[in-house]
Formats: sequence, C-alpha cells, structure tokens
Amino acid sequence: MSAVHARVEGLEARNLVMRFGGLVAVDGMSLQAPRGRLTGLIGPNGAGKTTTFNMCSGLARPTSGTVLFDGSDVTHEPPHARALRGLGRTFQRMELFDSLTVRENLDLGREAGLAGGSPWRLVVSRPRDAADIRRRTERAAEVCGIVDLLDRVPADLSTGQRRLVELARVVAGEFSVLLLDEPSSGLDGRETTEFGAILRRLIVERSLGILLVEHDMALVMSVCDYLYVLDFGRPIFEGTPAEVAASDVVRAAYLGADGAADALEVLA
Ligand SMILES: Nc1ncnc2c1ncn2[C@@H]1O[C@H](COP(=O)(O)OP(=O)(O)OP(=O)(O)O)[C@@H](O)[C@H]1O
Repeated sequence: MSAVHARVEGLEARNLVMRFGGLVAVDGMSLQAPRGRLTGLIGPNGAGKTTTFNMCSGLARPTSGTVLFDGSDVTHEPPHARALRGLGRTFQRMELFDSLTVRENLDLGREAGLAGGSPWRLVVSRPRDAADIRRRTERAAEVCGIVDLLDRVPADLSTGQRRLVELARVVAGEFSVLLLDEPSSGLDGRETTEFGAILRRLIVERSLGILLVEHDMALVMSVCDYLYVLDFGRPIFEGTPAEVAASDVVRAAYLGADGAADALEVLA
C-alpha cells in the first residue's frame, strides 16, 4: 500500500520504532511538528517520549521509521547536521555554562550554528558574524524577557531565570523548529505561566515550530495547539487539547478522572 504524504514545513516522524534489546520503547510513532504550531508530546513515565524526542533530534537512531525535516529524509543525519537545517533542542537537565555571562551563553547558541557550517569560522570569525551574533542574542533576550540578566552569570540566577536563559539560547540559534524537553521543570506556577506566554510569542511572532515534551498538564493544555499521546511506546491518541481532555482512552491511560477534569477546567 502506498500513501501520498504532503511535505511538512518543519519536523515530521513516520512510524518510528525503537527497540532496546527485548524492550520496544517506541512502537510505531508518527508525528508532525510544523512551523507555526506548538505541538505537545505527552504520556506517563516511561511511555517513550524522550526516546521519540531523541530520534527526532538525531541523538538516537531508530530501529525503523523515518524522520523528515522540511520534507528531506534526515533519519541518518547526526544532530549537528539537523541543527544546520534548523532543528534546535534543549535538554531535560539544563546545560548552561556557569562561568560565562548570560550574554556569552546566548552568543554560543548562534556561534555554534555558524561554526557548524565551517569549523574555520570559529577560529577566524568575521566582523559581520560578531554583529550578527550580538543582534540575535539581544533579540532572543528580548523575546524571552531576560535583557536585564545579560551581564549576570547563570550560577547566580534562580531556576526560573535559568530556564529562560536556556530557552533564549536555543532561540538565539535562529532555528525554525525547537524541541523542548520538560522546559518548565522546577518552575513555580507564576513562572510556568510566563514561560507559556513566551512559547506562544515564539509561535505567533516568529512562526517557529515547537515540539514540547512536558508533564505539567496545565501548561500543556493552555499553550499547545495539538497533542500526541504515548502509552507503553504506542501512540494512543492525537488531537487538540480539548479532544485529548475529553478522550476516554487518554483518561484511562494517563490523565485519570481528576486530571481530565483539571484539563477541561484549564480549557474552559
Ligand atoms: N538507552 C536505553 N536502554 C534501555 N532502555 C531504555 C533506554 N532509554 C529508554 N529506555 C526505556 O525505554 C522506555 C521509554 O523511556 P523514555 O525515557 O523514552 O520514556 P519517557 O516517556 O520519556 O519517560 P519520562 O516521562 O519518565 O521521562 C522505558 O521503559 C525506559 O526504561
């Protein structure tokens, strides 16, 4: 049987399978994370979200299945090659450089992208590059609301501020699609709301695509346009947050009665 697929501007995964020895961690996952849409990937602990994420970023090679970026097959490309195409990611554990200032951390987001094109550009940087980096760092700091933190060092910042720096660094990289792995972990309620507003701004003002793996259901339900739900490695549901919150399948596997009621309340 042959299916005709329309080209997706952004990230697409088709029928991903990942086996670890006898364990099938992901079993037939397909998803789309196009530009201009905030896409969520949710499910219980151990459902296969991070593994799916790693196959999308290139950190893990699927046992079978295909990953496409802007319509090109990137399944066999390493993460840096995908980054050059416009795919950026953050990690569950923050990886900021505490001895550098926030500005220098943000600069690295863009410098890494430029150097990826040619290693010589790290050694012999052009004046044009320096101006480009400064401009992008400042734009990213602005959209993430951290302009006043640029001269501080991450070691002196709160978890919430560090999360914003981490987001700003990947935004400075000027990627077209961002993979965000539990970006709100460690944030309090107010910080999570602010974080969600920034993600929406990136979607609306910059037309980025975002694929978000996140356990905070209030955040997921309030900011995502579309959700995929995994359970025991299998895709069990996809749809808008309202459809997910109303789904009996998702309620049984993941949200529970209380979680589904909370989700519907967030959406009301
Ligand atoms: N490198 C690995 N080797 C063996 N098993 C693994 C490996 N990575 C993940 N797994 C297993 O694959 C399954 C899916 O794990 P994964 O981390 O993708 O789930 P998750 O949905 O991200 O979970 P969480 O919400 O707890 O982060 C789990 O059973 C996990 O133990």
